[in-house]
Amino acid sequence: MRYVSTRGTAPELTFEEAMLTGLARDGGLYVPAEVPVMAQAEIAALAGLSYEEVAFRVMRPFIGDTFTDDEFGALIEAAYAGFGHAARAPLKQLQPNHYLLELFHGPTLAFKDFAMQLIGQLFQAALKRRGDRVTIVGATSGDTGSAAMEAFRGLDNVSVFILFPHGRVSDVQRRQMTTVSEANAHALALTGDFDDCQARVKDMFNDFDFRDRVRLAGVNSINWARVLAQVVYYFTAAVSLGAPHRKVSFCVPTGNFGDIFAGHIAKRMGLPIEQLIVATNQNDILHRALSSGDYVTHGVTPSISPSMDIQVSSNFERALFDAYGRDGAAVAQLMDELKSGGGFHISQGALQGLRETFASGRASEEETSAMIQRAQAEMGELLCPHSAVGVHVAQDFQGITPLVTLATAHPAKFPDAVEAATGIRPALPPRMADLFDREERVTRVENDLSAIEALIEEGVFA
Ligand SMILES: Cc1ncc(COP(=O)(O)O)c(C=O)c1O
Ligand SMILES: N[C@@H](CCOP(=O)(O)O)C(=O)O
Repeated sequence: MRYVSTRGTAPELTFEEAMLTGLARDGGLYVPAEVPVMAQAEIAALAGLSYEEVAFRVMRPFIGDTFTDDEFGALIEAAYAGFGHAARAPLKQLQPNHYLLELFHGPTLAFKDFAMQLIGQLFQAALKRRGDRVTIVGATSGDTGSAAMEAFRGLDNVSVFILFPHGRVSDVQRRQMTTVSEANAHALALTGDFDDCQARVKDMFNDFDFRDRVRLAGVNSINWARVLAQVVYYFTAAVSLGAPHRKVSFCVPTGNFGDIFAGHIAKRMGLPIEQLIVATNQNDILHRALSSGDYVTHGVTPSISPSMDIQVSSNFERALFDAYGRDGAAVAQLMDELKSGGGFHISQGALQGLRETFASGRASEEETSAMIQRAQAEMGELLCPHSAVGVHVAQDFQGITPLVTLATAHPAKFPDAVEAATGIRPALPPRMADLFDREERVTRVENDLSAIEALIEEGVFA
């Protein structure tokens, strides 16, 4: 299996190389040269298997000879052993024909754990074999950072630096990052928003001298392995609702477009997905782009679903690559326009292609809050604000096809928003009960590439 860049000029890589590389050297994102297709019978045979067994069968064709079957199976088992639910990603009925896929039973209580726990295992195994070490730099609006620090803390062949927007993550999210005590894990609070954090991470990848000196690696969803791990729960959910004999739709709270892009890959692999619905908060660039064809950034407005406060949606580039017939030059031009002018126009043909797979909707702050309240009162479900965005948007898409909304985080990560809507303050699980007693360790940084790079080098070579 080979991986190619969405901008068409970086060298093709193996799975292992793409995983350890992160951003392609032409600024693009790696995607498989071809998406393997599963036969109907193979999909049907997933019914009744454990999450780990499904994960093995779905991901195996993508990893080439990076790991033997035994190694890969053992790494998957280790990745999900710490999850707090036997099903890993349980499905719950919310309304007639509308289901909630609970993705918050991992160690940091958000869907990011599904990929991060696995790539923590994959990185360790690959680095050990190569006798190598890397510096992981990540950007977070709250959940990726805590999941990455949890997955990589204490490893002696990895240093991890996470940039988060100062004052724009929940207290629980911040503390999940700043109370990690292991010396290889560093939380950096940047003056700016998530887009600034993500832009600086991409700048570091495009500074080849720095990149090579520190042996930079990425664990944001620019890393293909992140997306791949998230494909699995589309299969477990759809198969338990009758796929491949029955179509299923998914409504996905969306920011950086990684989670829903994983759904797109599942569909290309042969899973009968009718609709993939992009659910945005008031930072609705993706909903506007899919509605009008104009992808135009307006600046981020902080919301009660802070993890989705994103305007430059990294993985949309992967969807554009497919919509433009895998024309890397066309994608590179759109990304140049985005960088220099703050937006681009999607051609009619590409827009039509995107709309064949993706529908969209948005939830305002009031609608999100009202949905949290209504879900608790009428459905007995305490939703996190991101999941509430999804459930709100899903109300317009219910029909004869079963619809699954992804519940992307535990409500206790966002207790203020949940309490304001319902009067109920959700409690953290007992293993995190002392989170607010732990000592915080955080470095404040300005939005300045050279200063951030200097700080990281100091940390790596200290
Ligand atoms: C809780 C939560 N929900 C939804 C999202 C959006 O997911 P994605 O960025 O993959 O679109 C995020 C951030 O990624 C998140 O942390
Ligand atoms: N919402 C994310 C933003 C980063 O997304 P990623 O999937 O590219 O890592 C977060 O919680 O950090």
